[in-house]
Parts: sequence; C-alpha cells; structure tokens
Amino acid sequence: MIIAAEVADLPPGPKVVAVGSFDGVHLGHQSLLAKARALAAQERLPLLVYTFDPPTKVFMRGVGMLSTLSEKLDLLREQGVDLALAVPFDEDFAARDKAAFLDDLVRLEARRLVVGEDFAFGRGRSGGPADLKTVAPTLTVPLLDLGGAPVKSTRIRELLEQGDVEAARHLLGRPYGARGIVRQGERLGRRLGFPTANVETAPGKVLPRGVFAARTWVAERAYPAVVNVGTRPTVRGSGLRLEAHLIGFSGELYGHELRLVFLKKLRDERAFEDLEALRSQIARDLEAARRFFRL
Ligand SMILES: Cc1cc2nc3c(=O)[nH]c(=O)nc-3n(C[C@H](O)[C@H](O)[C@H](O)COP(=O)(O)O)c2cc1C
Ligand SMILES: Nc1ncnc2c1ncn2[C@@H]1O[C@H](COP(=O)(O)OP(=O)(O)O)[C@@H](O)[C@H]1O
Repeated sequence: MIIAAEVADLPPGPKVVAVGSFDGVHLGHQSLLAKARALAAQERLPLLVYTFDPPTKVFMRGVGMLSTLSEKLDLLREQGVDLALAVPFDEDFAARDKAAFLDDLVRLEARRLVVGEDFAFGRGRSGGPADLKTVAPTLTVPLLDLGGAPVKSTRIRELLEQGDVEAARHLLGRPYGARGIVRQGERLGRRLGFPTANVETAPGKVLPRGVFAARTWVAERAYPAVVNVGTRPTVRGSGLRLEAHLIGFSGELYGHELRLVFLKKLRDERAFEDLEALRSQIARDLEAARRFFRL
C-alpha cells in the first residue's frame, strides 16, 4: 500500500476513491471497502482511500479515537486498499470550502467515488453526494445495521467507554486493540510478584477501563496476559495507565513495542486496603485469565 499525506505525493492515473474518517475500520467500513474494492476490480483501477488524521470528529468534538493513524493504515492494508491519502485534519483543513475538496478529487483523477450515506465535507459540512457527482459517478453506501442500529464509530466508542469489549468486538469484526512502547513505571510490579509492562499508548486513543484477559504480542511472539487499564488507586497512581502482565514471559520489555487485543473484561479496577490485598486479587485475576485461555 502506498501512503501519502498530500495529493501531489501520489502516483498519477485514474483511481476509485473511497472517502471517510474510517475510525476503527469497523464492519460498516469493511463492507463499504469491499464494495469499493469490487468496483476497482471491475474498472481495473487501483483503490485509494482518502482519509483524515485525526478523524474529523476527534478533531472537531475532542472525542477519543479508536485507531491511531498507524493502526488505521495497517487495517486499510488488510482490507486490500492500494493507496492511502491521510491528510492532516486541522483548523485550516476544516475551514476549506467544498470546492477545495472537490478539486482534490479531480487532481486525484477519481473515476468513481464511494462514500457512506452520512458523509459530508467542506466547511460546515456543506458538501454532499450531489457535489461529489460533479466529479465522478458516486456510490453512496447505506450504513450497515447490526443489532437494530447502524454500526458507527461513536457507538463502538461508547461501548468501550463502558468496558464492553465483547460488544465492541462484534461491531469491529475483530477484538479491539492498542499498541505502544513499554516504559519504565514505579517498579512496584516486580515487588508485588507480578511484573507489569507499562504500555504508552497514543494520546487520545480510546482505552476500555478495568481488568481484562488480553492477547499480547512482542515482535511476532504472542503471550496471553492480564491487563489493567486504570489509575491504580491502591498506590495513589495518577493518570490513566495500561499495564500488562504477560503469562509465560520473563525478561526485559523496556523500549519494545507491545501490541494487544482486549478479549474479556474480568472486573472493574478498585482501591484495595493494602498491597497484600491487591496482590491476592491480581493472583485471582491471573487464575481467571488462565481459565479464559484454558491454560
Ligand atoms: C491484573 C492486574 C490488576 C490490577 N488491578 C488493580 C486494581 O484493582 N487496583 C489498583 O489500584 N491497581 C491495580 N493494578 C495495578 C497495580 O497497582 C500496578 O500494576 C502496580 O502498581 C505496579 O505498578 P508499576 O508497573 O508502576 O510498578 C492491577 C494490575 C494488574 C496487572
Ligand atoms: N511476565 C512479564 N510481564 C510483563 N513484564 C515483565 C514480565 N517479566 C518481566 N517483565 C519486565 O518487567 C518490567 C515490569 O516490572 P515492574 O516492576 O512492574 O516495573 P515497571 O514499574 O517499570 O513497570 C516490564 O517492563 C518488563 O521489562
């Protein structure tokens, strides 16, 4: 997949262009991309995804994001997208009028356009499908319905904020994941008997709170894990932290990238009277995770 941040950096030639924020690349996005891919194959043209970083709603409304740019690009690649244009979405971009956006599509040599039915663009969301049709024939894809409501990033964000990683998984078509570099913490984990890799995720990334059974990867190796996402009230922690105790791992992780997917919520985070009480609870969490993984 070829990736660019500006129209001028993409190879010339006609293309099928799908436009949207694609935050999370959920099942709705995936069905839209499948239609776009089929259209591209039929027309013998490459498929380009024109997307925004951060997602427009994240910038405009300050909500959290389901996928960072690198996660989104990986997911788009998995969906068989040939080219990705990820433009920085900022004040200037939000203020551009709809003609400027249409001009981008012309410069991209868009021969067919594919958008979700709720897509709008340009300052004040003034542009819509009728405007797009002045550039190229436009396929407007209806929102995919699951469980009696459309699949939308907002709905998934809300489920994750409630810690419901299993319902989020149904709408995403895969378990929700996060990634980041392992940083040094207060080195209390080892003293507790449960070393925990402290994973620094991107600012603004949505994290479900609580204790979870998770699958983790370091380089290409997979480890089952118990993960806590919270503020560690027992040790008067500050700020939200993601900490993973990898089952069957020993060694150093500092500076390595750790990836994980949240599989099952085990419980909410709590304040314990003392470290001993926390230690025995983590031991029970570990047992619950082992049962989950049938270890
Ligand atoms: C499975 C698991 C569950 C945890 N649950 C809680 C909890 O309920 N309350 C809490 O205050 N801290 C909890 N923690 C966080 C520990 O307080 C944290 O791992 C410890 O402070 C180690 O911090 P350090 O990595 O900075 O040394 C949990 C950690 C793990 C791995
Ligand atoms: N099974 C394991 N799971 C997670 N981290 C481990 C494990 N075994 C060793 N480690 C190492 O121990 C570190 C965590 O130890 P800990 O005392 O909790 O320190 P910190 O406060 O720096 O997170 C990890 O970053 C990693 O390098």
